[in-house]
Amino acid sequence: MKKIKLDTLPPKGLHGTVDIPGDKSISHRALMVGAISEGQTTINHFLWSQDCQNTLEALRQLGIKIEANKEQVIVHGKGVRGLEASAQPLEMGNSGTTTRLLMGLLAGTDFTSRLQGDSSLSKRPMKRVAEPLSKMGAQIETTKLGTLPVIVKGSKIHGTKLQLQVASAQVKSAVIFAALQADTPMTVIEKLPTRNHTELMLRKFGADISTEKDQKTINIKPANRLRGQVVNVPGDISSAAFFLVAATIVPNSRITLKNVSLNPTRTGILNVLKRMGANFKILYRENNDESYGDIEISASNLKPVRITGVEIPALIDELPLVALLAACADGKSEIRGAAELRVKETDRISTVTQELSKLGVSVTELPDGMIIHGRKNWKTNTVELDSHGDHRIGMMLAVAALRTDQELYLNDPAAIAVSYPSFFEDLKSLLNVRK
Ligand SMILES: O=C(O)C1=C[C@@H](OP(=O)(O)O)[C@@H](O)[C@H](O)C1
Ligand SMILES: C=C(OP(=O)(O)O)C(=O)O
Repeated sequence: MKKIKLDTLPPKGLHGTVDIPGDKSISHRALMVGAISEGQTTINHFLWSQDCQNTLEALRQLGIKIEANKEQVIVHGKGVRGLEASAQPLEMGNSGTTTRLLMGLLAGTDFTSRLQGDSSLSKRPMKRVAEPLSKMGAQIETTKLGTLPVIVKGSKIHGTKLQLQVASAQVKSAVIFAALQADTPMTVIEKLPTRNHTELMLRKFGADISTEKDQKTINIKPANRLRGQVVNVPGDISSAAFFLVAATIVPNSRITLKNVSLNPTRTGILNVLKRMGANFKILYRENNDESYGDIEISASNLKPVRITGVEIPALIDELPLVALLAACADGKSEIRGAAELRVKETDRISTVTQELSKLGVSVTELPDGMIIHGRKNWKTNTVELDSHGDHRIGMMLAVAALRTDQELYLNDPAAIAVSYPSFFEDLKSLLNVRK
């Protein structure tokens, strides 16, 4: 397993501008919705990462023609019932989003599909999708443990009223995709509101889908026809978050992040940064179906924070970074209601606790979160940090290293390509600007 030397405390801080790569959630959905629409869908600023490439290749296996170059992806959609059986199993790699959304998309077809993934994905729960879909008439087999490989036997789908048991945009999106192929309308009620990219995108493509005032109840009518569109993917706030946090915790920093998604179902990290006393402003904002803008942020001292339940979905992937912010704040912080972290690429409560502890941070693991006692300087004898094969843990540790002046190495940095292949290049660009 390869390891790399991490950059440590830059005396003059981080400076410069990063144009944030495309949003992962929106890139997956643009491919899938494009595939079941009629005509051409053009995707600009698509995220070329391993996870999104898994979605692209799976759709090709399902008979969809996709032309792709670095600048643009063109999907030649075949309509709501246009997918075709794949002779080979569909390879999901490390991507939970690809797997769970495809389960919904394949539920109402007239063929059988087999979905398989890497060793991390093969441990993650899939019954949470199979169960609600089976209430709509889907036939889905998982292993006894409820994991991959999954067999989806396409069948007749009925709309019904479903209350979801987990707050998960992936589960919600699978149900919505299946509902498009149903014979009657569908209502899905979320446990807590989660990211709404599927709903926004389907509306753009012409589906009859509406969200009630509570932000948790979604009504979907079966779709006969969706029409291909141009999708401009904003930058991923989950990727921008690494630099938002880096600029905050590294003294003397001031950076600008361009083209960052500002969809309110994703901006929980900005609310937390504000409460902790971070110093940022939104320089420019474009209010679209998917809003985005530029953010300027500079270093600041931090206050501790307490995060619970309803706030979690809007910053679920940023929680390892919130733990790092807490480690730099002055006092005791608490993250609760975040048990979902245990079923990500790694058990992120456990991996964050292990790795931050190595750096000398006082972290106590809770069943659904962490208690972190932050302080200005950490004391450590560790030299080797580990991504545990989890992209977000790897990037969080690369940011944490910037707070210390010690020699540090990161094991398995390759995992980062799952969501942000140019992460180290972008980080280096902020370290190399002279001030
Ligand atoms: O729908 C999506 O695109 C995602 C939803 C979240 O997962 P859950 O739905 O499991 O919370 C998130 O962690 C993941 O990175 C992407
Ligand atoms: C959890 C993540 O992704 P997925 O569920 O798609 O693997 C993530 O990107 O942090």
